Order: sequence, then C-alpha cells, then structure tokens
Amino acid sequence: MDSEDQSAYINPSYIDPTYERPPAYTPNGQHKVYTIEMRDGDTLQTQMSIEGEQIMAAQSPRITVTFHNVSKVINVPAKMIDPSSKERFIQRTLLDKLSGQILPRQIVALMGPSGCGKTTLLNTLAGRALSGVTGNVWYNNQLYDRAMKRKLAYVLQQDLFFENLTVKQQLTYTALLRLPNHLSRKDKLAQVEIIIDQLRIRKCANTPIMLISGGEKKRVNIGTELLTNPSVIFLDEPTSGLDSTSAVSLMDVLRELAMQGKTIITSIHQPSSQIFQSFDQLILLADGKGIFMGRPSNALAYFSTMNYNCPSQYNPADYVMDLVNQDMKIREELKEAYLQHRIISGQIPSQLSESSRYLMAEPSGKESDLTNPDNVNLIPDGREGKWPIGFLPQMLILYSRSFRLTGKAQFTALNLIQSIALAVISGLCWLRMEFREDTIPDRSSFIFFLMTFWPLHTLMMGLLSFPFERGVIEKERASGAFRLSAYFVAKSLAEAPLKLVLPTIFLIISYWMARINNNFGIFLAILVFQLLSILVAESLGLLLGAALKNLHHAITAATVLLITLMLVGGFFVRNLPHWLGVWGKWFSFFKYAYNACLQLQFKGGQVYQCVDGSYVISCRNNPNGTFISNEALQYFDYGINIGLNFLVLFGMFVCFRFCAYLALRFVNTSSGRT
Ligand SMILES: Nc1ncnc2c1ncn2[C@@H]1O[C@H](COP(=O)(O)OP(=O)(O)OP(=O)(O)O)[C@@H](O)[C@H]1O
Repeated sequence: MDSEDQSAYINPSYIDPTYERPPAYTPNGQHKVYTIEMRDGDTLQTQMSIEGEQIMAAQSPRITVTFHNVSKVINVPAKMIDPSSKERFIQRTLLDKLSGQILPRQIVALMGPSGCGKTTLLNTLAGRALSGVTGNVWYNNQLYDRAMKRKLAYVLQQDLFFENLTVKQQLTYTALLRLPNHLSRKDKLAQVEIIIDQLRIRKCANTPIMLISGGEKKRVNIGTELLTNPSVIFLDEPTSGLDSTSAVSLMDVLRELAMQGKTIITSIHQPSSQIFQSFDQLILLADGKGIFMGRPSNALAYFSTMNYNCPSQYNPADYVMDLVNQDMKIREELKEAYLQHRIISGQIPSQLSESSRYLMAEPSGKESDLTNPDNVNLIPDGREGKWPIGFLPQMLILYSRSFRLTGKAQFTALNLIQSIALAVISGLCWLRMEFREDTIPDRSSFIFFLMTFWPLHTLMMGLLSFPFERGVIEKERASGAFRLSAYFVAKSLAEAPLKLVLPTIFLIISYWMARINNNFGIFLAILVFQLLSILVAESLGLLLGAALKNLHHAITAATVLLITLMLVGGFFVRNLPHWLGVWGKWFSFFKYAYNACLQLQFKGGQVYQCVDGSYVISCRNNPNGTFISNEALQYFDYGINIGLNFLVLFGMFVCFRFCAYLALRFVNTSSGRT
C-alpha cells in the first residue's frame, strides 16, 4: 500500500468515489404498502409518506467518527487490586492514547482479549460513561455533544426487553416514543414495518419475545435501535451466543446497513474466518493499547513481519486472538511494535517500513477534513427539544405499555384461582357469623386478616417491580427515549387499577360469606380502606425495590420492616412499652386501615345478641339481652376517627410513592462498570 493509499483512510471521497447523499429512505424508491391489524380487528393500510421519508433521511446524515489520543483512567479502590494496599484508590488506565478513524459504509471490528477495553472504547466513542476520558472524539468535524445522541445507536450485549410483548409491539412502542413529533403516527407504524423487513423478522413479528430464538432476539435488539434511522451504530458483541449461521446472517444485515451509508462499530470476540474477513477495518487492542489497526486481510501479513506466522488452515481470527492472549512478554512486544510502526496522518514517512504498510493511518487530530460530503450540523437547533415527543404523549404511550404488561402478568388463570380459592377458604373459616357478642373477636380477626394479607402480598410484588424493569428502563433512557417522571406516572396510573381488581373480587366473596355487616355502604367503605392500604403497601414495596441495589437486601429489609410494623401496631401485644406503642402507631399503616375498618364494621346500628358479657359491658348483667353494634368498640383501642385514618393512609401513599420516584432517579444501581 503506498502513501496515497494510506491517506485514503482519512478522506472518504478517496475510499468511495461514488460518495453521494444517501438514497431516498426506501432503498429501491418504491413505496411498499403494509397492512397493519389494529386491536379492534380493523386493518390499516400504511406506507411511508414522501414527507416521512424526508424526515427519516434527514435523521441520518453520513458520519465519520474520528478519535484522537483517547484515554480513560479510573480510580479503583486499592483493595480491589492489592488487598494489602494502604492506599484508598489506585489509578487504572483502561484506554491508552488510542486514535483512529471510521468512515460511513464501514464495519469496524474491535477485537482483543477479554478485559482489553473493547466495551470501554465503544462506550467512549458513543459518548457514554465519559468520566475519566481524555482526548477527542469528532463526529464529522464536530466534537461529540450530547445533542448528537439521536444520531447514534448503541446495541447492548444483553437483549433487554419486556419479554411479554410481541416483536411488533416492542418495535411499535419504541417507534412511538423515539420517533420525532413531526412524523405522523402512520409514518411511525410504516417505519416499524420497514425495520421488520430490513431485519428479516417478519415471521416472528407477532410472537412474544420470550419465545423467539437468540438470533431473532438479537435482531429485534438491533431493530429497536434502528427505528430512528441512526447514522452510527455501536454494537457490543452482537454475535455472542449465536450459532455460526445466525452470526453470518446478522453480519449480512449489518452489511446492508453499512451499504446505506451507516457507520458501524462492533466489538466481537471470536468471529469465524468468513466474518473476520468481511470487516472493513480491524482494531486490535491489548490492555487498552492498540496492537493493530488495518484491514483484517493485512493482519496476518503484519504479524508475520514479526515472525509470528499463522499456520495454514488456521482461522486467522483465532490466530490473532491466540497471539494477543499469549504471555505478557509477547503482548508487550506487539504493543511496542505497533507504536513504532504506526503512521500518523499527514506525517507519513517517505520510506515506510514493511510492517507499517499493513497498518491504516491514525488521524493526527489536525485534519482540516474530518468531515465528509454529507456534512450537516449534527447539533440540532433549539427547535428540536431534548425529547422526541412531549411529556403527555410519552406518558400515554408508557401507560398503554404498562397497562398491557401488568394486565398480562396480573390476570393469569393462576392468580384468579388463587384469589377465588383464598376468598372461599377465608369465607368458609368465618362463615355466616351470627350477630352475637361472642363473634366480636372473630370479626376483629377477619378485619386483621383482610388488612394484612393483600397488603403483604402486594408489597412483595411491588418490591420486585423495579429490579426487574430497571435494566430495560435504563437502556431506553440511555437512548433518550422518555422522561423518568413520565414513566413513573404512567406506571403508577396503569398498574394501580389492575392490581386492585383481584383484591376486590376477594373481598366481594369473603365479606358476604362471612357476613361482616349487612350495610352495603359499609362494605364499600371497607373496600376503599382495603384498596388504599394495598396502594400504601405497594408504594412501600416500590420504594424499597428502588432504593436498595440488591434484591436480597430489599427482601430482607421488607421482611424486617413488615414484622416490626405489625408488632408495633399492637396487634399481638396489648401492653407495648409506651415509647414503642407511640411511634408504632404513627408508622404502622396496617393499624390505620385496621382501626378504620373495625369502626366501620360495628357501625350502622346493627342489633347484636348478648351471650355472657365478656366483651360488652351492657351484657354483663343481661346475658339474654341485646346491644347495638357500636357498643362493641368499647372493647378495642381503635385510635383516631375514620376520616383521619383515611387522611393518614392517603398521606402515606403519596409520600411513599414520591420517595420511590426519588429513589429511582437518584439511587444508582449500575455496577459502576465503564
Ligand atoms: N468501574 C470499573 N472499575 C474497575 N474496573 C473496571 C471498571 N470498568 C471497567 N473495568 C475494567 O476495565 C477493563 C476493560 O473492560 P471492558 O469491559 O472494556 O473489557 P472488554 O474488552 O469489553 O472485555 P470483554 O471482552 O470480557 O467484555 C476490564 O479489566 C474491567 O475489569
């Protein structure tokens, strides 16, 4: 390769003489009509409008990614590296002065041993986890800015989704959330169809994600990120876990995307020789440093100049990986050799060494042309808001998704059987209680059971809610899809009514079987208290799940808290130490619901039969007489009145919800990885 060839890697017009604006958004220029089945059974004919095509094409200018002297240094707790160390932190260099340039239409592979810094480099180029990063990353001629986020797509290694959704639902919700406001709903739906075709996932489009294959899942993952028609696509080990056929077919998809003018950067572990040769550029790393940067087909020739010869019939990718995985001495030799042989753009020596000829030139950072002919301002003007769509539309879409997901999780045959079976069993236990003095303790126990069973159950469910959803939400938020507040409000509004249906069915059955109070108004009031206590408990569960990083810690904290609240609520011990009883009263939400329902149960002037006067004073001298139900309350310490109990419970509900939101926003649950 002569020096002119070398510079070809810097100026795109050299490498691609046919370089021109990307074609109209549908590659063949034809408007394919899609038929979309709506939920009510109707169908909708849709195709991308001309205006929609223009908007989508404008989303995706060609971008050259140039990085120069990029380093990343982090402080790690010294004990993590050397347990005997006396220092608090030790500096660790994850990336060491890496430079390179990646052009539109190229697929570039980052390879190297595990822990060499591939993901770190990928993150840095994508503008993620930038603390401790020095050096420059340009997109065309503009330094990276957060506002460019929408032009970049990042496909995580893990395929994180709500797996109950079908492939199409997943893509549709993402399109509605992430495509800009000025694109019509019809165009957004057409874009989903285009991506389904492009990623070749039509045959599993209506299958729940949990049932599709690993290769299909990976394509859905990529498709989700492609909906916005980004210019640069970062992929973290997209082929890991795929068989070779799925991996090759995934590479075909990436090649098609590259042909459309996208810039593709992927880390990869152990590609087959076919995949290895298909990359346009290979960046080989070891311990955060460059070892080789050039065409994959030149890698073996480069290493053979150092007398490392690949045996014939050996997969070149395997050989290269074996080489960099060799002992420290060889790695150091390779790092040193790269430093000596690399060519800096604009400083190409007239006499290139044999080895240098196989390397691509690194940018010097001073190129006048970091741009390409598709140069546009990548930082949107003020008119383009921070979010693709406003708060209300975000909330409505997230509400619909939450409602669908919760509905599916909540209304299973098993849950219905559980609720009805427990309602009937508890109804049988308290069956048709007589309105007699000696049923007073049983009636109180029924209320206690009612006010503890569902809240406990819901609290535990609430506890699991964020830990399971958090990964997906963080992924979606990292791509700037929606506000956390929109998600939180939507989730609260969508889930609460659904979570209250089963307890309502439960109460209807058990309450009337037990014959608590014949007054329907009182039944409704008890129902309100039961549902409110469930919402308070769920909020507390959400708070613990959001605040504690570790699910085991959250479950332990919840168990200790619940038992404590029950004990200090005075349900089991009548003579609590005064100080414990005083604060217990304030914190035990069970107590408020219980106290209110107890008062309600004996309200309404129901006539009760005396038995032996053990509970009601007026029965003491008149065992065969009657008394009015309200008198039974003398036996209990029922605290504040019903209205105040309601207010306190409602206040707790609002307070726990708000704290759960704050915890979700401010408690960092990521592992701290770069
Ligand atoms: N927050 C952190 N604290 C300590 N070490 C970290 C942190 N983040 C990353 N590292 C270390 O940085 C190095 C590079 O990590 P990175 O994930 O980039 O490697 P990788 O090449 O992608 O590895 P793999 O191929 O196994 O995914 C690893 O040794 C990792 O342990």
